[in-house]
Amino acid sequence: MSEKSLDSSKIAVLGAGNLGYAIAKRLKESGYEVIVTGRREAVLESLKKMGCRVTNNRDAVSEADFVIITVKPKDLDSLIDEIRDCAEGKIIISFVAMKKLEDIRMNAKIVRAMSNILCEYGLAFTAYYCEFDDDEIESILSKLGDVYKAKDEKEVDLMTAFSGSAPAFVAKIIESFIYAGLNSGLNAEVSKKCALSVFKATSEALKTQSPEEFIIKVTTPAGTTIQGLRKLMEHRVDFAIVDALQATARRAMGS
Ligand SMILES: NC(=O)C1=CN([C@@H]2O[C@H](COP(=O)(O)OP(=O)(O)OC[C@H]3O[C@@H](n4cnc5c(N)ncnc54)[C@H](OP(=O)(O)O)[C@@H]3O)[C@@H](O)[C@H]2O)C=CC1
Ligand SMILES: O=C(O)[C@@H]1CCC=N1
Repeated sequence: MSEKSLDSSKIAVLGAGNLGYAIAKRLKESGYEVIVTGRREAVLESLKKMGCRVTNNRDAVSEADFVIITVKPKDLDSLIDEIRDCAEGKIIISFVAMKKLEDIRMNAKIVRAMSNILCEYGLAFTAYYCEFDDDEIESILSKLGDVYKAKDEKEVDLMTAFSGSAPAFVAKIIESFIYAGLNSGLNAEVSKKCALSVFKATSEALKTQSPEEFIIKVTTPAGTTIQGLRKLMEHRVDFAIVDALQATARRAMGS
């Protein structure tokens, strides 16, 4: 266990945009001292109001015990050049998709991590991989939601699809439920409310039973559900989902 207590750990989040904002907000709400950098005034102002300190990258890295990087892949190299000398010996947690440990060349302890935007609510699934031990890394990441220590770096790349991008796929499917409701004469508000309820409750139910078991319980022989399931099979929705995640994972692995 690190000698630092949770209260005394300072965490810097470099590049507060979509993900950085969510992580900084959640860590601040969890009791950490959070320092942020970025280029979006509205985001920085909002984090400042929550009690985060806003500064530049070099000051943030110099002051922090842990440094979280959430810039886009194209901005990583210049950020590394900027902070290289202040980052010596620090623990750096990179959430940058597609950038491997070997791409983050600094005299620091590097952690590869992948999470998703649901960390804002403490509901993300975060995978991480590093080649050293420090219990506080898992303790910090656990504030974002579920945590998984990956067996190798490849698993973190795969999680870019299965965790990082996946909320967009789920949102796309929920959007289709809303259009289906509209198509059948339900208003958008009711359709959305119903879809969110069904997705949430089904996730809960599947914690203790297999999808197959659950489907059979819902499906009356020659009833209504089988008609819909037949259409899903006809349109090969299962293949579409496997393909979508595979294509995403392939890009995450660098092809
Ligand atoms: N969005 C998501 O759901 C997820 C994202 N990720 C990863 O997180 C990273 C960030 O994604 P996302 O939050 O969507 O991206 P954003 O573009 O929303 O956020 C990154 C922010 O960093 C700023 N920035 C760029 N360079 C610097 C710098 N040198 N110093 C300070 N700030 C800088 C950008 O400025 P500017 O506005 O000028 O571009 C931008 O505001 C990516 O690498 C992505 O792969 C991982 C999982 C989920
Ligand atoms: O689309 C992307 O590349 C990033 C990584 C995972 C989610 N957003």
